[in-house]
Amino acid sequence: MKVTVFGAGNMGARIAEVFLKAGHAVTLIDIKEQFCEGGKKRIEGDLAGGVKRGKMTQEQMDACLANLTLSVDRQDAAGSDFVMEVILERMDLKKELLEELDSILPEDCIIGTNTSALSITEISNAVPNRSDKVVGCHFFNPAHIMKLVEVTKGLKTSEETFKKAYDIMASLGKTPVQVNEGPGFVVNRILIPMMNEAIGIYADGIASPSDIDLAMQNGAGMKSGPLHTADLVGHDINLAIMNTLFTETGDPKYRPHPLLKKMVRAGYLGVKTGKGFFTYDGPFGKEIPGGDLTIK
Ligand SMILES: NC(=O)c1ccc[n+]([C@@H]2O[C@H](COP(=O)([O-])OP(=O)(O)OC[C@H]3O[C@@H](n4cnc5c(N)ncnc54)[C@H](O)[C@@H]3O)[C@@H](O)[C@H]2O)c1
Repeated sequence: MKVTVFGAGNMGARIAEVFLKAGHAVTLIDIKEQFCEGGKKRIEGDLAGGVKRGKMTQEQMDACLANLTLSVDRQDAAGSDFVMEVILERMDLKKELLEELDSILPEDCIIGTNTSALSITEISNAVPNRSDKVVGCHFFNPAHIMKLVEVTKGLKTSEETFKKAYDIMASLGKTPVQVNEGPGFVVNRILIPMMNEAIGIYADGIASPSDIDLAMQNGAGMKSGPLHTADLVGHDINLAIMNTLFTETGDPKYRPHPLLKKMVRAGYLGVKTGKGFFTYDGPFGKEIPGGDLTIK
């Protein structure tokens, strides 16, 4: 299958990696060459780690990389069987991309979107003649490790498209779940407001980021605490999701915490910028022990 992934960032690179490992040819498209290269570096790092741990051979790694094409030209999506849209969590950008893809992609190409919380139906309106081919395929972070994919039907998604996407996700070794469209789908409607609450607990001076996470890990059985998970997701994404939950439902319980907004304005986006509620050894670096956020 020819797969094209749009967006070589945090999620897109790892989603490309998942398809490569399953033997598909992947074209990874971003807006700048350096972003494409950054994505490729992360894929190479993961694969090399796999070889080191004996999970794959050097030949298998080489075969994956030989199947990867980088591009900054949308036309290179021509001939795709499956497209994954993994660009920024902004409706305007996602719609603009799909509008252009309409004249590039073959008629039967399925368009999966990795949106965290936006309406699949609204995204599909960008391609009115093939809105039945648009489906949510919501991978989780880090996408090469996390098993879940929420396969989400918009109001116009056909049963055939849904079933194909569901089967493709299962063939990648993922655990797909069937979801009907709703803001935040299943996981993010529960998870992101929980992180927002953890931010409020920190902002109220009740506990440090480390202690909040330790409490939730040891008292609520979480593998990764809410603030560390929030750093991993990226605070720009967390804020976009809270905004979507708030505006879609009108329910004040989804109000984004002011500290979350401040973090985004400061560029403290978490692991991807090297600073969030914890500090990291540079962008995408290792956590620096004792590096809790100390400002409010
Ligand atoms: N971060 C998470 O934990 C997470 C989890 C699940 C889903 N998502 C969703 O995945 C999507 C991407 O999130 P991310 O965390 O990878 O963001 P990111 O900021 O790390 O990466 C986004 C990439 O998209 C590129 N981009 C922007 N416009 C583009 C365009 N028109 N064409 C091609 N590339 C373009 C950017 O240059 C950037 O490299 C969002 O919709 C987000 O909500 C994120």
